[in-house]
Amino acid sequence: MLKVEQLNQYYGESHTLWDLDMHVPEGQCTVLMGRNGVGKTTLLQCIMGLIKARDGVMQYQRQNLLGVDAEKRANLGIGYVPQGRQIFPLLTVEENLLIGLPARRDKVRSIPPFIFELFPVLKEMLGRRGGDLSGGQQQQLAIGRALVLDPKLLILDEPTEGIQPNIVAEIGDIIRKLNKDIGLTVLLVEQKLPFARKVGDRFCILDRGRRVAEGEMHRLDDGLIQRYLTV
Ligand SMILES: Nc1ncnc2c1ncn2[C@@H]1O[C@H](COP(=O)(O)OP(=O)(O)OP(=O)(O)O)[C@@H](O)[C@H]1O
Repeated sequence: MLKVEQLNQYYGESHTLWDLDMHVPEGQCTVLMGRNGVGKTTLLQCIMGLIKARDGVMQYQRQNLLGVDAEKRANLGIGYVPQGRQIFPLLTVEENLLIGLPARRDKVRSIPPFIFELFPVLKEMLGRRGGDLSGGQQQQLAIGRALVLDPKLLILDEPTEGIQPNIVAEIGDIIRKLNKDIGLTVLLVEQKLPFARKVGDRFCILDRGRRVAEGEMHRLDDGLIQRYLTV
């Protein structure tokens, strides 16, 4: 569904992603892993068009993404839940959910009810300001806001960062449900190994801006973990 090949990215003179290849197969959940600062967020931001890649190939459903600007990528069916959630703290839960709707091509202009089935807490808190929600509730809102656009590919950057363990398990269940029951293809950055194993079908590991391993989750062995993931 998404194919990245020979991608190079620079921050100024600093070469950050090096000849990077990654494959996200349709219907599967791929977990992007690696230590802090290896380039995971940079790669996601390149995919979303938020920062520019210098060269390489990025194809989504066989369409070249490099010439498509950031807003249009959402229209193509790519949903993004950024690191740190980035909800609007002064807007209500409802306003946060409504904000992306005008971008929908199918002219749906109300919040799809399945969002409240997935996240009942959002329905209870529709009138609350985003900034007054707990971290876990804000994460649910951030995922809900991405789902409002009816994506086919959902990209999440560390959805469990700074969230209580019981809510982490809930977020894991929701990601699995979105992937296995609703059929969304998922790409997520995750540092927590048990979580990655629980939700992921495949892994892709980065180290210093390069892809160093990729495969089915059951092939993520102690050698790879020691070499590329433990701190
Ligand atoms: N806006 C920026 N300008 C310059 N350098 C940057 C910028 N953003 C990130 N970097 C650098 O690029 C490298 C990759 O950062 P990136 O945030 O993509 O890594 P990451 O794997 O997502 O890390 P983390 O797990 O800590 O979020 C790091 O060395 C970082 O310092």
